[in-house]
Amino acid sequence: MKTLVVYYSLEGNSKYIAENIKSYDEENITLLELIPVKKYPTGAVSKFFWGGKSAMMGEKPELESYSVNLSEYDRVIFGFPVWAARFTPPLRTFIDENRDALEGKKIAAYACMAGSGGDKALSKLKEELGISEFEEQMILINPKENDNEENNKKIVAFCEGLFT
Ligand SMILES: Cc1cc2nc3c(=O)[nH]c(=O)nc-3n(C[C@H](O)[C@H](O)[C@H](O)COP(=O)(O)O)c2cc1C
Repeated sequence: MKTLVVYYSLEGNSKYIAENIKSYDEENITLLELIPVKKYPTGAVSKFFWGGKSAMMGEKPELESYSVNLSEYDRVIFGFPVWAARFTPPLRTFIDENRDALEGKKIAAYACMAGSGGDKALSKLKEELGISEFEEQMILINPKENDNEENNKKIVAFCEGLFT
């Protein structure tokens, strides 16, 4: 079964998890990083203002061109940082651009966050995709800097649920 991990990451956590997932089955898992043409700022205050506003307004930022043939994949895993208790806008653009091709795929998702809002963000992503459940889902607290047992257990359970 071929899996595509589609993710956006501003500060590396969601990317770190995408790479971790890929290490479970290098041959059958492909990563696609979404990169907005207009970058979100990373400044301590400006990132919350611009990113939060974009997420709350449900924006669909233009993405740098990407090449993917979704028909090659049975499963898509979406990964993202939680912004204002929502999934991040680049995913909205991707879903909008690939809605028909996503139809009928197995869909899983993970959210990285600092404290709260992950459940709501995952629910909103389900709504956007028009599905009632994810095949697997997980919420991780800043996993790049928290290489702890709690996060590691969640990653193992998520990957074993999907890949074994
Ligand atoms: C604009 C913005 C809004 C955020 N909103 C939330 C939030 O609602 N809840 C939360 O727990 N963390 C929030 N965070 C923190 C990130 O979700 C968290 O640090 C995540 O691990 C970052 O993932 P990344 O490194 O892949 O970008 C926010 C961060 C930014 C930049």
